[in-house]
Amino acid sequence: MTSSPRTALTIAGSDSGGGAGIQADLRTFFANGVHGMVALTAVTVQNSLGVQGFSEIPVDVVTGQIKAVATDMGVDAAKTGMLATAEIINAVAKTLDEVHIGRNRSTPFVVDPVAASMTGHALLREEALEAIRTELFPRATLITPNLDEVRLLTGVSVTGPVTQREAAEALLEFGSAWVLVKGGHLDAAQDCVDLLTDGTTWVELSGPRFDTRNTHGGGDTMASAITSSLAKGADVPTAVAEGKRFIERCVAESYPLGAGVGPVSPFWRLAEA
Ligand SMILES: Nc1ncnc2c1ncn2[C@@H]1O[C@H](COP(=O)(O)OP(=O)(O)OP(=O)(O)O)[C@@H](O)[C@H]1O
Ligand SMILES: Cc1ncc(CO)c(N)n1
Repeated sequence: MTSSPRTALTIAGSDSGGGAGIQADLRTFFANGVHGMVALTAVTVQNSLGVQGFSEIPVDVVTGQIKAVATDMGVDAAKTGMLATAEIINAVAKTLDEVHIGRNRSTPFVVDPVAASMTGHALLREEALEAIRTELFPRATLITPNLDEVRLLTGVSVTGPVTQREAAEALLEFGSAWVLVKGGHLDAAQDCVDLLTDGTTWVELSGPRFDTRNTHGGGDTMASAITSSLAKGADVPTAVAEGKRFIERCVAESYPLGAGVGPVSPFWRLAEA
């Protein structure tokens, strides 16, 4: 009999194009040797050109999925992606407490505060932003906003290292243990620098910027790679460093698909296995 792998749960939406959302999360968990589980929150109608619409899953079905896997199979780490509405966010927060997932609980919890697709289409109803701040961030081990989400959440426009630090400090006020301010959307001429902090430790994760437009699913892939490492027992700085190395390679090997933005790719992991 073989031993069971560690487990990770994604609470997120489906991308019909397969590049982002739960599809990106599950293949990232797989590529990192972790058994992936899902609480589906919404179904998007989406391709490389953008999101044409979405429909959310009934709240009791979302929370039912979380309880079903947590009480039977066990969750070593969890993450959120698209949550769609304040109603879903509030119910998810309450359910996570019940199954002991979150920063003051036994299970690490990563919040990727997905607000819009990279093509600018809303994936979160407007009133839900406040629920992310007040219900999810205080429960999070780590939050991973991109620069657009940072602006929506804090009002800070990040243009370089000074404002990136300012934004991280503002985000910590919402109560997560750690904050990762991703720099993927910074000046195209510069390296990709992400900033990680818990208010005491400050880590700059710097890497080359690859010249590609095919970065669909990059944020989801990075957050699930971090969640995979946390599920395997890594501490937050180690998990984020591993996530950064993983996403870098996935961006380097991304491919065109459709007439718009193609997906980042974890296929290289298969070749290495
Ligand atoms: N062109 C690139 N080359 C190398 N690394 C990149 C590139 N673009 C983004 N990254 C890295 O990918 C990770 C995700 O960052 P980004 O800020 O793009 O997230 P995001 O906007 O949430 O992603 P998404 O495109 O899924 O919305 C970060 O570590 C960032 O530094
Ligand atoms: C379902 C879904 N989740 C997240 C994102 C953000 O990448 C997306 N485009 N679609």
